[in-house]
Amino acid sequence: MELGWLLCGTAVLLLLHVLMELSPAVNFALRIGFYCVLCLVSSALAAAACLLVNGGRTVKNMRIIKAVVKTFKYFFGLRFEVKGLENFEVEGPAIIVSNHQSILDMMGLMEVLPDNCVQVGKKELMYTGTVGLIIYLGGVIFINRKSTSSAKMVMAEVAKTMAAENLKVWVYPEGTRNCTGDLLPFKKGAFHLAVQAQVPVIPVVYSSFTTFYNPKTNLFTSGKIKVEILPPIETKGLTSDDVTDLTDRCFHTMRETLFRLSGRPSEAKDSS
Ligand SMILES: CCCCCCCC/C=C\CCCCCCCC(=O)SCCNC(=O)CCNC(=O)[C@H](O)C(C)(C)COP(=O)(O)OP(=O)(O)OC[C@H]1O[C@@H](n2cnc3c(N)ncnc32)[C@H](O)[C@@H]1OP(=O)(O)O
Ligand SMILES: CCCCCCCC/C=C\CCCCCCCC(=O)OC[C@@H](O)COP(=O)(O)O
Repeated sequence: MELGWLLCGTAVLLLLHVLMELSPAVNFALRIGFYCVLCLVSSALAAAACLLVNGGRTVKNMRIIKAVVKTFKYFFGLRFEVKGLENFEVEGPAIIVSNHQSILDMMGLMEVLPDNCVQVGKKELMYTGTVGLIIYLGGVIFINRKSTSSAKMVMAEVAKTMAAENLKVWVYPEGTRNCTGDLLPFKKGAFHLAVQAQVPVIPVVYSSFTTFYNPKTNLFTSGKIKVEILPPIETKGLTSDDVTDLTDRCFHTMRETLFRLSGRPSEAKDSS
């Protein structure tokens, strides 16, 4: 009986292996599927740990989430080369902004996440089962992207509580995933938040995934990701009139860094 199951299991694994070798689409789907299952299962386990250790929704849970997610890279053959971690060592709260290429970014995020830092996420993420639960427990700030006024209200509230709770807030200013090797124009929410709270903006740039990950061509192999945490941009004394300039400045610094880290020719810098 057991031998039957063993043979059956081996046959299924062999079949999957052959299919993966033959078809990039199957390979890609299985690897992403595995990532999702890994997230769902680890979230369930981590949620139990968070509830036992910290009792509910708190940024302290991010330490547990970070420890778990930091192991994921080994399953996918991903390596991170991190520079500039000392730039996170500002006194007090800050806004961190970074480029967002894929759901795989959760690994890059947790690779460098400083203490006392929560992310801004779309509210739809609450409905992703155990992943939604762990994101909720970690203290993520949920916004409705379809309603600027309600998103603005949530973020204005965050501006008020950041100082009291000594919180860093991580925002993806492109507002959505983008895996083209370039940046989308930045939304302004993160920069309004920084000016309202009078806290520095710390840009974080991940090199382009395009050499090892491309959903359009079903590419997903092992690879190296360079991460650079840039020096903080001060906002003391800036007002809402300065937000557009601040946004542009940050965008250009991050775009140049992205191209440099990705080895992209510099003439591309002038294309926007
Ligand atoms: C243990 C195992 C676990 C495994 C699983 C792993 C779990 C890991 C755990 C935990 C990590 C969780 C990680 C979650 C990650 C989630 C990622 C996402 O979901 S990314 C999408 C959502 N995020 C955003 O969208 C933010 C960026 N967006 C913005 O900041 C926007 O600005 C927003 C939403 C606030 C408004 O969107 P608009 O589309 O209307 O954009 P605009 O053009 O910027 O604003 C329109 C006008 O409103 C003004 N405005 C914007 N914000 C303002 C403000 N706060 N105050 C005043 N005016 C404001 C602007 O200045 C603009 O006006 P004028 O064009 O300049 O005249
Ligand atoms: C009971 C319901 C079950 C639902 C199952 C859903 C399965 C989801 C399982 C694993 C997903 C792991 C992803 C980790 C979190 C990813 C965060 C993220 O990258 O969100 C995307 C968001 O930034 C931008 O959204 P769009 O690019 O605008 O779209």
